[in-house]
Amino acid sequence: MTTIGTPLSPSATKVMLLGSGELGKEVLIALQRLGVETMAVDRYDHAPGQQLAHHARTITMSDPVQLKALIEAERPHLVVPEIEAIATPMLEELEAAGVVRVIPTARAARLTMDREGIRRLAAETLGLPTSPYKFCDSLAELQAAIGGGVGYPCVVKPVMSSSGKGQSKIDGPADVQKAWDYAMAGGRVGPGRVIVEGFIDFDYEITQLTVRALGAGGAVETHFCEPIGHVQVSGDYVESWQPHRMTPAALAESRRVAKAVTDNLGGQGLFGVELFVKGDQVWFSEVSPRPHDTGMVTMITQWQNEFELHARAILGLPVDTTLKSPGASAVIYGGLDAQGIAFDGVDEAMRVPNSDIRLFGKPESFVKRRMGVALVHDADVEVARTQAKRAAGLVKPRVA
Ligand SMILES: Nc1ncnc2c1ncn2[C@@H]1O[C@H](COP(=O)(O)OP(=O)(O)OP(=O)(O)O)[C@@H](O)[C@H]1O
Ligand SMILES: NCC(=O)N[C@@H]1O[C@H](COP(=O)([O-])[O-])[C@@H](O)[C@H]1O
Ligand SMILES: [Mg+2]
Repeated sequence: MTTIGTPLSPSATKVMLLGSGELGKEVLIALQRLGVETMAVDRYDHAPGQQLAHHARTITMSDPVQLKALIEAERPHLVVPEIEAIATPMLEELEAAGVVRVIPTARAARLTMDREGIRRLAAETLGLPTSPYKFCDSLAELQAAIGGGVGYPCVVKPVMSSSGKGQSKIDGPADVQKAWDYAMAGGRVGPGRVIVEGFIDFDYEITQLTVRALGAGGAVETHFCEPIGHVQVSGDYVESWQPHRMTPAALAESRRVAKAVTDNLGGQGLFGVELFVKGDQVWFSEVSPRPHDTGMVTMITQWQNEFELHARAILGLPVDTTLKSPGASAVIYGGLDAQGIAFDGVDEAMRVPNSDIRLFGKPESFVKRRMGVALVHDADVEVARTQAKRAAGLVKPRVA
């Protein structure tokens, strides 16, 4: 049985988000609608989720000492990681000591914190199909890995990074040094380790949102959303749509892979399983044990969007992954480096039929920082894609 208390009272159900960007902001909104007391934690002040949570804290989440001190002082019922770069071994310690429950589990947060834990689990433990790969600690090791079997073309990524930061494709020997230097500059924290992966010449890629939620009998059940297609530029998502048409065999294989990975990670919550597809062949790429950026499209396509599904699943509530309408999302970038920018044309963007606009409220803009998203629903996914890109383009960021 799930019981929810009253926020800001002794009975409160308290949830702490570690990371409070655009994805965490929507999880916080979903939790607040259910009467949960929320705390938003991030590395900088006025992060999107901090602007609306009951409480806001700014710490270095990759520092185990700071993380432990905060969790012990606040004693939330649930800790919900929203980014990778967290001191996850400390979360495992606190979970093992019975101090807190981590979503979906502290082990899942640790395994997905860098590319090595999850890749070795998927490929070596679970035997799932992935690109060929090697982990390297130096330029010499990278050259040896490519020469020793990974081959060209290949992709180099810092083991700890997201949204394509530090990632580049290598087409031949002339690109290797540049890719290594770029990865060293782009990693979020930690040592200079990279993964080099053989390049998969896929037909398309999808995110298979997968929810582990309690059923009526109290056992965890797995629910799948319709597949989300997306386009990435330099490793970062620029548009997504749902549903993405797939052959029955490719869809079945995608869900087999998604279930194998999420069963192993365990716990309750929503996962974004990233898959490459060519014909009926499917490769596992990576998984977020939390809502996924490409899944922002579900804010306009599902009765319960991915953030509501996550909130419900972690609280032990029932979920419904039914599609409401096909639709699409397109990213609104900052386009400039400045603090406190303004967005012109939001009205024009919203005049695009069946559209909606979300501005995340990030205090500082960078040229390639994601500042908002345009959403469009339409019975025809291709129309939705075109219109979402049009709506995103009508929003004009400028210095205020
Ligand atoms: N081995 C590969 N072969 C072909 N394309 C790849 C490969 N690895 C990555 N990509 C492309 O780069 C994109 C980003 O890669 P990946 O998901 O590993 O990076 P990321 O930094 O974790 O991104 P995010 O945090 O947004 O998920 C993929 O969605 C895909 O388009
Ligand atoms: N692919 C991962 C992803 O989309 N994560 C989302 O981006 C935020 C960081 O944005 P920032 O880099 O602009 O601060 C994170 O907090 C999360 O919401
Ligand atoms: Mg990815």
